[in-house]
Parts: sequence; structure tokens; C-alpha cells
Amino acid sequence: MAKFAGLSEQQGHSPRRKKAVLLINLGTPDAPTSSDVRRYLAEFLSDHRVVEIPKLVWKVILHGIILRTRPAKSAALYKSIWTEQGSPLLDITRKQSEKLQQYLSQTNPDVEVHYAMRYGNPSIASVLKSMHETGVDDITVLPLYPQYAAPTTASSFDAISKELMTWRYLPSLQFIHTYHDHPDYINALVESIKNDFEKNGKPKKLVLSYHGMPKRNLTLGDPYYCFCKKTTRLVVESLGLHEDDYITTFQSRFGKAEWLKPYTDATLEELAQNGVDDVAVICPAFSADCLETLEEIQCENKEVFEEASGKHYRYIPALNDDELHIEMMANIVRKHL
Ligand SMILES: C=CC1=C(C)c2cc3[nH]c(cc4nc(cc5[nH]c(cc1n2)c(C)c5CCC(=O)O)C(CCC(=O)O)=C4C)c(C)c3C=C
Ligand SMILES: [Fe+2]
Ligand SMILES: [Fe+2]
Repeated sequence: MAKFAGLSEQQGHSPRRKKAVLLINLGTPDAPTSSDVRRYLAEFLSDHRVVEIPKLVWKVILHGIILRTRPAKSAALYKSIWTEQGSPLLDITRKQSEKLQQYLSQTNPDVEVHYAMRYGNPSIASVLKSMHETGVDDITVLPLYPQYAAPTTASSFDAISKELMTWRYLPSLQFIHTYHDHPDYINALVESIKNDFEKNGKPKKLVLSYHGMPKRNLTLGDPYYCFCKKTTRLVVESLGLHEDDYITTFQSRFGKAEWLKPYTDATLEELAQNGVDDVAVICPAFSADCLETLEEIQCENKEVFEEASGKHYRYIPALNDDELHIEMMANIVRKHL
């Protein structure tokens, strides 16, 4: 057998030069069951980009403790957000990809849009393989993480490289590593917040809650924290908000180490206790609603806020398949097509 996957002789001599866009998001279990969540978490948490502690030590903790206890708990949470279409994250990513395909058909009718998940299915390797087989040789990758972070963005790149290492004829490859300050992204967030304020009134505090990360990653040079702060700055400047009107926080802590602060749950509790009883929460790091927004922010943190005497709590949905979000994706990738 040949060492590298090639094209058929005919294809190899006259490549078809097909272009494609590949959207990537984190991934999700196939079903909200303990066994599927276990398989998903095992893949996710074995990624050294995600958990950077020494591999052998981590292997013992992961397989000895975490994968014995967390899957059942996580499966129950996933069940609470699961819909007839399955995982919200996967379903929304599919819709984003279909809408982007429609959107691009006006200006770039020859470009195919595909999507893949970093963990679980459809896997990056399987989607790249099928693109290879149908003659795609020019790929623009848009990981749907607005703020570059090594555990998400770089990990997606790792998975692409791992697959491409097995190919003979490599495609032309464009990799968009961050769009935290892209004017269309900022504008889409601003419009979504304005719509919410018009409908529900301006809250006492706008909480911009980003997915967290161990503080050590920041010290080691990951720009994620600074990119989150810049997104916040551009959004609040455009909205004309005063310093007291908003706060940037970090959610979804995992494990015992210190993560980026201030923590979203502790902040909400403190705000409520100090009489700031009317808040709106938006999660700019999530391009699609998922467990971390629908369960943690919309349900769990609402309870935290209300138990501390908070009165009005609302979650502003992710940009999902909003028209401005799809237009943003089209404008970002078009430059490279
Ligand atoms: C263990 C360390 C983790 C790091 C670092 C991390 C970074 C990170 N994650 C996202 C986006 C998402 N994370 C999601 C779920 C999720 N994240 C972690 C851990 C880390 N994330 C875990 C253990 C889980 C699984 C949930 C659970 O079992 O409780 C999701 C949602 C997936 C879904 O199916 O809905 C997203 C999206 C970003 C942007 C990020 C950046 C620093
Ligand atoms: Fe995460
Ligand atoms: Fe969570």
C-alpha cells in the first residue's frame, strides 16, 4: 500500500481545483448518554492542548477519576438541552454551514461549504478525507472561535495537520486564526445587544461572560484573555456604555487550578448581593449555543443570581445563524477565496 493517500492517476494529472470553506467547532457527544459522553470527554480531555499537565499524571487522573464520575453528571446536563435535532451545537453549526453556502452562492457559486467537529462527529479527518476524494484542493478554514486560544484554535490546526500528513497532494490552505476584533463580528454582537435592550430595557449591568481557561495559559503567552478584553472594549465603545454599565467575566471552570478571573458565577452572586438585581448576560466566545450557554448560563447561573436576591436575569443568545453572523463569515472567508 502507498504511504500517502494520493489522487487517481487521471485526477493527479489534471487537478480540478475545487475550493471549499471548512467551518470548525468544538464538538459534542453523539447522544446524551453516559457512554457517549464518556467517549467524547475521553477524546476531548486527552488533548494536550486542552489539559497541559504532564501526560502520565493526567492519564491517571483522567481515567482513574474524571471518566468514572463526570460522564453520568454531564450526560444529565446534555439531556436537559438536547432537542429533536440532537445536540444544539451540532444542529446550529449545520444550519450555519447551509446558510453560508446559500450566502456565498451569490458571489462564489463554485465554493463548497463543509463543517466538522474537533471532537466527536463529523470529525475533521473524515470531512477532510471526503473533500480530498471529491477533488477539493483549496481549503479556507474558519474555526468558529472568535478569540484565538491554543486549546481551541491551535487544537483544530493540530487535527488538520495530522490528517494532511497522510496526503500526497496537499491543498492550498488558509487558516483564519482569530476574528475577535473584526468589525463585522463586533457589529453583529452590538446589534444583538441593541435588539435586546430595545425589547427588554437596558439592564443595570451587562455581563460579557467568556469561556474560561487556566490562568497559567495566560502567563505562558496565550493571547486569549487579551483578545476577550479587546472584544469587550470594542463592543462597549460602540454601544456607548459607561464603565459601570458592564463587566467582563469568565465561566466554565474545570478542575482545581486557578482560572481566568473574575468568575462569572461568583460575580453574579456578588452583583445580586450588592443590589444590582437586573442583568443581561452575553457570551461572545460562543458562536453557537451549547451546553456552556444553554445549561450553565441560562439555567445554572440564573439560579445563582436569583438565590442571591437577583430579580431580573436574562441571557442574550449566541449569534448562531443570525443573518449578520452569516454575513460576517462570508466576508471573512471571501477575502481568501
Ligand atoms: C479542561 C479544560 C478546558 C479548556 C481549557 C477549555 C477551553 C475552551 N472551551 C471552549 C468552548 C467550549 N467548551 C465546551 C465544553 C467543555 N469545555 C471543557 C473544558 C475546557 N474548555 C469541558 C470539560 C467541556 C464539556 C462539558 C462538560 O462535560 O461539562 C463547549 C460545549 C460543548 C457542547 O457540546 O455543547 C464549548 C463550545 C472555548 C471557546 C475555550 C477557550 C478557551
Ligand atoms: Fe471548553
Ligand atoms: Fe459548564
